Amino acid sequence: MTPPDGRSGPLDPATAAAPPAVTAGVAVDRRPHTLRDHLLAARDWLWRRPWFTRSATQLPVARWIARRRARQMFDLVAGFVYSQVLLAVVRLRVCETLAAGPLTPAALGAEVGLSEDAARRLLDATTALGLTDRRSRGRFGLDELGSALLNTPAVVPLIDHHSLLYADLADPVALLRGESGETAMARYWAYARSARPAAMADESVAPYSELMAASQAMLADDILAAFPPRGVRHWLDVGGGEGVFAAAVARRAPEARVTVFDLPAVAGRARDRLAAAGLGARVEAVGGDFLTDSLPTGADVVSLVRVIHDHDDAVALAILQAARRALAPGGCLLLAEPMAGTGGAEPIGGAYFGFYLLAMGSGRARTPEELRALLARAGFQDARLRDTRQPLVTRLIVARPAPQDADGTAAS
Ligand SMILES: C[S@@+](CC[C@H](N)C(=O)[O-])C[C@H]1O[C@@H](n2cnc3c(N)ncnc32)[C@H](O)[C@@H]1O
Repeated sequence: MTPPDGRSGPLDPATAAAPPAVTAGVAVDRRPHTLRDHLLAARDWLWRRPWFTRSATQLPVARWIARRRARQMFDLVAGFVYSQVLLAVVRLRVCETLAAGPLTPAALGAEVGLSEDAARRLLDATTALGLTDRRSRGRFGLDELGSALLNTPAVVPLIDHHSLLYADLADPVALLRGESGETAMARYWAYARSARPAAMADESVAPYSELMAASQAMLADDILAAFPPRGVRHWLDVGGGEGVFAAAVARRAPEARVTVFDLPAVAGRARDRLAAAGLGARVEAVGGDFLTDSLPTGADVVSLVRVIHDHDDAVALAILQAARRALAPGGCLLLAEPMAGTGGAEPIGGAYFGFYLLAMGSGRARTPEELRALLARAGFQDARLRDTRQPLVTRLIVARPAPQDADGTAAS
């Protein structure tokens, strides 16, 4: 059972029975403990036997499973290539160019600055990926994904900024070991590593603030459909960027006072944007650092949209505690962000956000249970999860402040 290189694998019965050992100061225990561990160990053992894989492919069901697994494996290998095809589509404005109707590779190439051969190669790739499809006379038109991309222009800058992430991921092991030095993502999301984020100038906050403002429009509708701002008197959006979400609240709740709180340079941008939207008198933008400055108090809803997942636990806890202090009696907290473990979107929380936020330098996607635990530590109770129309992109938790003892700690 021992592999030729002399290392024993977890399924080696000798290893499985071996007592726990210690490697580099860390306890190593490979033994199965639960019934599930045993079943999975048996499955792993079977799939690693060449005779089993060979005979499995003779049976129709097993053949289907084996083919599906091969495809999954190939997609893991090729995922980066697919992303780069998409980046080329965005940078060359392929969808915009095909919007008026199908084109031959030569005609598309002439429009976007590619040779006929290169355009054909790109179109073969985009067709295989569902962005374009084949039409008559050797032409290519937009397929469903291509049309979706065209109809969601806010996704385009989101896709484009991924080139920074891909550069940081060039050596994923160095990134995991913390040996990458300053990453492009950390430079982009300058607040993530800044000791004094409130001192950041406009040029440091502008790129990420514009990106957030462009993509927020897609989220605000979904969030406010799941949590309509009915009867709200004062809504405070903390870390609210350029005020796109606050503006959406103000439009739906004309009687409400709305405040957006963000770093001073971002709040300045929010003021300009709100004034341009004719909401300058209704929505106030307050600048400050939510870790060192007091938040405006007395709001009956405090929202944190795509804020908590940016931060490690200690900082996330401090933000939630500040939000709790800002709430009026009877008010509630609205936390909206993509969450780990979301059914059907597991790779997004687990793999994508895990590595995105690692490259950025802080934070992680949390499961609803982990968020509930943080909320409880911050003095909230009754935390309820609400799904949105697109739980893959964002889910909501609504929580109420727990009663506090006279000294301000949560009552037990
Ligand atoms: C990921 S963005 C989300 C923006 C907005 N809520 C949205 O969903 O579009 C996080 C926001 O938190 C703000 N932020 C980060 N650190 C902050 C701090 N210490 N004090 C106040 N705001 C901060 C950033 O400037 C940024 O606007």
